[in-house]
Amino acid sequence: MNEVTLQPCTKAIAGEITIPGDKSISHRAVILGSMAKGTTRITNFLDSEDCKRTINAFQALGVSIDKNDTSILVESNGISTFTEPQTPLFFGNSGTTARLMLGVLAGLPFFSTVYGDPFLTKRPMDRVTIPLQRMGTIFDGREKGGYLPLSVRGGDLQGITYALPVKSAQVKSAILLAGLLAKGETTVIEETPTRNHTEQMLRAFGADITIKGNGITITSQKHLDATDVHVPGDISSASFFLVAAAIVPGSNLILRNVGLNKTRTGIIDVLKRMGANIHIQNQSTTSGEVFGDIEITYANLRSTTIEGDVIPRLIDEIPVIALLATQAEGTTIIKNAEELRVKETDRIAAIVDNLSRLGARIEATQDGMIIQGKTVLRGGKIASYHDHRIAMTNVIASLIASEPVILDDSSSIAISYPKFFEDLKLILNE
Ligand SMILES: O=C(O)C1=C[C@@H](OP(=O)(O)O)[C@@H](O)[C@H](O)C1
Ligand SMILES: C=C(OP(=O)(O)O)C(=O)O
Repeated sequence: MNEVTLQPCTKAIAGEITIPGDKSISHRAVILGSMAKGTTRITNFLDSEDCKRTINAFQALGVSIDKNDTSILVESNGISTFTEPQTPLFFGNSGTTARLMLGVLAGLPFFSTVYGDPFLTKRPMDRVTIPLQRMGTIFDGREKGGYLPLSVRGGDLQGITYALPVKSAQVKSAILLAGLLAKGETTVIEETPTRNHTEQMLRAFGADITIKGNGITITSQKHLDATDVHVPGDISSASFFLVAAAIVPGSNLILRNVGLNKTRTGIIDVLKRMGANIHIQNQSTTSGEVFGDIEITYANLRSTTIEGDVIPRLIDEIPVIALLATQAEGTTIIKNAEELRVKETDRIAAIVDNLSRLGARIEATQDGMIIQGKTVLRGGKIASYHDHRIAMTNVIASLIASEPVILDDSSSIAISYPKFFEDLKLILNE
């Protein structure tokens, strides 16, 4: 446990931060780099606990991966040279590693066992094991293979057509990765678009992938071509500082190198709708991913309703958006976000608990929250629930609290943003 006492900030937030690499894209770069034949150099990789789990998993399959801070060198002879893992694969706290790796393991002619930390062990895996079983993989585990730990007997897959029952990029990605290794074609149908980094990167590595309406089709292919990947900054990490600047009076902040893929920019749309003063500059593209600088200046905020198709475009930002809503005039309603209940913790319960302890007027609904603003937040003891996004939201809340805030444990922050406190210090000007 790493308890921290957080002091309210006394000055406006000002300056600039270069945001570290995107977590989703970092995972995928290691996965596809390992599956491709040749050398893949990854730059601006997110050097965080979750992304290291994905590296470790491929090392256990015999791939050579060298990490030097944020630079990664993957040297692989391709999928056909992977070897059966001799010991269980540990996925730590990382849902993305678990779901995407299950898609890869499903297509390999091996026996493997996989497990996670106590938080990942509670998260549903049947959303991937059900379609992968239909493709031909044999899983075993608690509740018919619904939860980690799991055993996997992969190989000999048949392509399927599968309509996603949950709005999940992890499920879509697991099926597409298995589809690459299956006979024939595999089509995933998604009613609501979710982050499309897997599709973009599969294309960059030479996979045969086509998108027609809401159907994504991949054709069996045993060889991918290695290619270099530069990872843009993570908009989910940037969102903590976007909200900090939006709620601390007088602030002005520039966030550099932030990924601006349309499937991820829901937070920018919501901030604009709520009246934030936000501008995008210096846009360019890397490995099919748009990125640029975001400038935000403090302005008075108004409430909004957040629901429907925007939800997957900001799912990981909802904890910090709830904090934002406590500083907006009126009633903010968040709906259709039931997926928050099966993240690292039940994020709806965790947010409502913490913000209520600080005096916010917030209530939980089955699929979201209702927040009345604007409220002055007080100090007090709040909890991380060992969830990095909850912990970082708490730190940002402490900036505007009237007295110090005590956070029970900040260690989970290393899951996605090990340099969070260093970057925060750069803009506090205390
Ligand atoms: O594919 C990904 O990289 C992710 C997808 C989302 O999860 P779901 O697929 O469960 O919605 C997101 O919450 C997670 O942080 C990362
Ligand atoms: C939900 C998250 O990640 P994962 O599902 O990979 O654990 C997250 O980073 O907020």
